[in-house]
Amino acid sequence: MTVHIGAKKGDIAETILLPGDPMRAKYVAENFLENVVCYNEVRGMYGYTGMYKGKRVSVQGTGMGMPSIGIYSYELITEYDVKNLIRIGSCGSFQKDVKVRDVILAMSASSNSRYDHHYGVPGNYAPTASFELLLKAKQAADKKGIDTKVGNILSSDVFYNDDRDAWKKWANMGVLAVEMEAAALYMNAARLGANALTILTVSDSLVTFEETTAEEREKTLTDMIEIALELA
Ligand SMILES: O=P(O)(O)O[C@H]1O[C@H](CO)[C@@H](O)[C@H]1O
Ligand SMILES: O=c1cc[nH]c(=O)[nH]1
Repeated sequence: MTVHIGAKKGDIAETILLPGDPMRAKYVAENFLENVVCYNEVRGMYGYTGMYKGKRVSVQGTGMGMPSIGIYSYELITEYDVKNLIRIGSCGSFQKDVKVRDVILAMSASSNSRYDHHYGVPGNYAPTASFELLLKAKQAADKKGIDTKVGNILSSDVFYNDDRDAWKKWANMGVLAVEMEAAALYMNAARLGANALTILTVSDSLVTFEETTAEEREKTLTDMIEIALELA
């Protein structure tokens, strides 16, 4: 057991899917995995281990924001020997050609956070996905006929930005979309010797103000979940 995860050593698979929402973890466990065991209920941050196409895989909520995924990813890697951490999240699009329901593979994660400062690097660290996981995810998506956008995203510390137009500066730099966890996940994985990738489904657009309905979100999350599960 760790401070935030009530599992025993060995209860968690080498590869884990990490949605922000613990109810999404439950949804994945109930709809995609076989022989499922729930290993964590601490703080309602459900964690499950089961089988997908004969391979052992776990799925657990991380909560919202970098401090929260920072805690869970640290404990998963250092205490449970998790090797592959794949975030499956939602995001807001910054680009006209990145539409709601599209799937993004986050090659890198820019940030407005100061999370990187605690590592003490003498400059700015560039949080980057594992190339191996990224390549495997792209190949799995192509094989399934799922179109993906691959590129840089923004991990933001704020959902409700006081400056309503701040996102446009990131958009001008070609950043695809905004979410709130990938940069911290990539940095922890780099520091602790694990592999990480973030896969996102666009839930809303800051460009067109379009949003997905609950039903649409369920359908498109399926694409993202199936890509992530192929990485087990
Ligand atoms: O859908 P999840 O994975 O929670 O991701 C996005 O949704 C939350 C904000 O609504 C933030 O956690 C953001 O990163
Ligand atoms: O962080 C997020 C997630 C979804 N949509 C947004 O606009 N921001």
